[in-house]
Amino acid sequence: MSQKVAVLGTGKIGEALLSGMIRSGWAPADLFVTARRQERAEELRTRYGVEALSNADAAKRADTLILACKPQDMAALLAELAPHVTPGTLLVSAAAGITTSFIEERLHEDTPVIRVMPNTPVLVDEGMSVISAGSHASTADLNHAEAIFGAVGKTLRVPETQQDACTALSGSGPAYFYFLVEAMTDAGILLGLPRDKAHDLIVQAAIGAAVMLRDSGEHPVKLRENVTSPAGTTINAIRELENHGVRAALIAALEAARDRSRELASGNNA
Ligand SMILES: NC(=O)C1=CN([C@@H]2O[C@H](COP(=O)(O)OP(=O)(O)OC[C@H]3O[C@@H](n4cnc5c(N)ncnc54)[C@H](O)[C@@H]3O)[C@@H](O)[C@H]2O)C=CC1
Ligand SMILES: O=C(O)[C@@H]1CCC=N1
Repeated sequence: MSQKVAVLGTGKIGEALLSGMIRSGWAPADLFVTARRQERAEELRTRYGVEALSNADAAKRADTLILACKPQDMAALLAELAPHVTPGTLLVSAAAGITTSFIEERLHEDTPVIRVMPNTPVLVDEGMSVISAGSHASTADLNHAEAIFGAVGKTLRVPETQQDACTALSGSGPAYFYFLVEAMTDAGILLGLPRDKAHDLIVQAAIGAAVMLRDSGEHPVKLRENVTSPAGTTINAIRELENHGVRAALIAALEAARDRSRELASGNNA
């Protein structure tokens, strides 16, 4: 019998995962979704040919439940699921900050739980999903979670103690690059370029740099040195970045994201 997987809370991440699983060969007949709004359930059913269920029915019928609601909605979702989750059902949470013990405590003993931190490039199959096992999850459960998230990018297993740091680096990571592109596009405009040209130039610089970082085998310092000619243009820019404390700002920013991830499981919704 095939494994049934239900995505509970099919927003940006849930839908990206669902579409990636189907693109990589999962049968829509083996996939379920749940959504709070009826129109959303209908939309997903039409778009992907999957069955839309209530959370309770998904808990009864699926072998794996992927929890893709916001961290702030997790306690309510678990309360709804708890009476219906059958023993042996695997729960996989994609919620930032929510620990496996937060989930385990709200379900009956021995429920296998896995925590995953994906990022939005799962939408284009270039995601990174960081995976950790809870107290009762087996290697087979980890392999299963890896197969699901591997459909939409790379995966990395880490001890759960590293998940908050990975959330700061990888889960939130794409946002920092978008922020830099936005800021550098503004710089292009200041220097007299039209917005669309400035945008295209910076995006292509980012793609080129990313591919070199991934494929050249060189350290980023070496790659930067290769761009930085003696008495050239780049060193003037680097001096300004250092003068403005951009390196320290990035370190502080990621530390703040890590701290917020730690806070989320405590139910701090502010
Ligand atoms: N957006 C991102 O870059 C990333 C998000 N995440 C995590 O993924 C989770 C989802 O994030 P997004 O997709 O961005 O949020 P989203 O707001 O787009 O999707 C969440 C969905 O859950 C639904 N939902 C909430 N409670 C529900 C319930 N009881 N039953 C059924 N559906 C319910 C909401 O209606 C919504 O459609 C969050 O926990 C977030 O921390 C993880 C990595 C990256
Ligand atoms: O900002 C957030 O809370 C989510 C988790 C990681 C990326 N986005």
